Amino acid sequence: MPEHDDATDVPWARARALARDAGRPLPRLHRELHDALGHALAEPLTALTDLPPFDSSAMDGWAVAGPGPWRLRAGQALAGTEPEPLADGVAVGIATGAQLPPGRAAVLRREHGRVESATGLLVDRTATLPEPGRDVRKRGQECQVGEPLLPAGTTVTPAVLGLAAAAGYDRLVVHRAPTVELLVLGDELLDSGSPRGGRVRDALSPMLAPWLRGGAEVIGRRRIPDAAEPLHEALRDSAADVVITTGSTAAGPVDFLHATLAELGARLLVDSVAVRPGHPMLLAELPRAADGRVRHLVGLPGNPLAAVAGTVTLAAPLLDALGGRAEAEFQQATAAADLRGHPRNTSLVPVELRSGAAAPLPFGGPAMLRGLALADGFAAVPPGGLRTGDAVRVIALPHSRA
Ligand SMILES: Nc1nc2c(c(=O)[nH]1)N[C@H]1C(S)=C(S)[C@@H](COP(=O)(O)OP(=O)(O)OC[C@H]3O[C@@H](n4cnc5c(N)ncnc54)[C@H](O)[C@@H]3O)O[C@H]1N2
Ligand code: MOO
Repeated sequence: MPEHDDATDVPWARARALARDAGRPLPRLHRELHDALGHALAEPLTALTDLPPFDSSAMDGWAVAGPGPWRLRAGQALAGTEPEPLADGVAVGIATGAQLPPGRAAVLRREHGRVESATGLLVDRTATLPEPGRDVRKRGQECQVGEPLLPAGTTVTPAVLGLAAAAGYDRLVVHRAPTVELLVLGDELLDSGSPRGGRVRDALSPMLAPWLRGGAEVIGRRRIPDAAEPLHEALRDSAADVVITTGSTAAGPVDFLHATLAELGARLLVDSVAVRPGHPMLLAELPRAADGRVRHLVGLPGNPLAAVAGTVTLAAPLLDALGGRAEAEFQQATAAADLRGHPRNTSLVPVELRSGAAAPLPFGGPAMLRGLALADGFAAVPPGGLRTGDAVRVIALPHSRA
């Protein structure tokens, strides 16, 4: 079957592109700000107001008009009020953020002014005339109404929520986040305590679940026994847009994934990638959900670092595409040391980034997480490797949400 051959040992960049192309952005929806976190904007965020919306004081002090000394007007210009115009030679106390009186008012900081006890007049202790504009936040200096602030595809972070609120939004138009079910395979896995009796701790559930929550809605997470029937039922019945399995991708005696996908009539889009670690990772289109929705499966290898390689190679690009999220960009760096490569495959090496230099971390073997735990990302090392000082692309680890 030519389709199968094309899907085997896929070059790393092509595997990422295939995963991205497999997903079409999910429908758009209106979300209250507090429910929009983590979603991607479905349309650009444009300013609904000038920012700042009015000229305001950047400092506590006095608003002054014309040259001093100034007669003090009764009362204060406080934040949240609209002051009257000031006549020349008059000043009024003003708070940071308060709207300036209309006209050519300037601001004199509290520490630059003194009220003379004899005359009651305000004088400038620095003897420099406060120019109009100094210590003033001018209306529209950050943005003007209608100005584009962020492009569609931007992930709604806490900072984006703050900007959207400042710019006048109550609701945002975002894409629906893909739903994900995480199925962890392996009868040797323990959920608590120290490894014992030939068994090891499940290291993938605690790591993958928060990463997936960064770009998806995790609707289920469970362990599946190493047997064909439970895996078959779980894949057949899952309501998730994307089912993510861990383990069972290779050719071991209890590796049921390929056979189960074949039984279900799933279409393999990627069936191993020319990358180390993570070689046996796979991507398949599952039979549609009962309501007609397209469903995908990402099969991550069981070796923990290989599973993370599969997450950045296949799961993240697919989830980003479904969620309408802009493509993640590589960071450009230089190799801080020689980065050993595989003869034919891309190598993903956990690295630490310091001032633009990518230093490989020890303990980056396929079954290890010690290097990854200190890493800023994976260096994508082309076949043959790189020498110290060579340019290298670094792919960030997924965003996480607790
Ligand atoms: N004959 C071959 N054997 C293997 C090949 C191959 O091409 N031919 N590929 C190797 C590569 S590369 C990888 S990666 C692994 C992939 O294995 P599976 O995806 O089938 O995973 P398992 O066999 O279930 O487990 C492998 C390894 O990972 C541990 N594991 C599994 N799940 C977890 C978890 N949730 N937390 C921690 N550790 C986990 C498991 O105990 C095994 O040690 O296959 C190679 N073999
Ligand atoms: O390539 Mo496997 O993925 O050795 O770890």
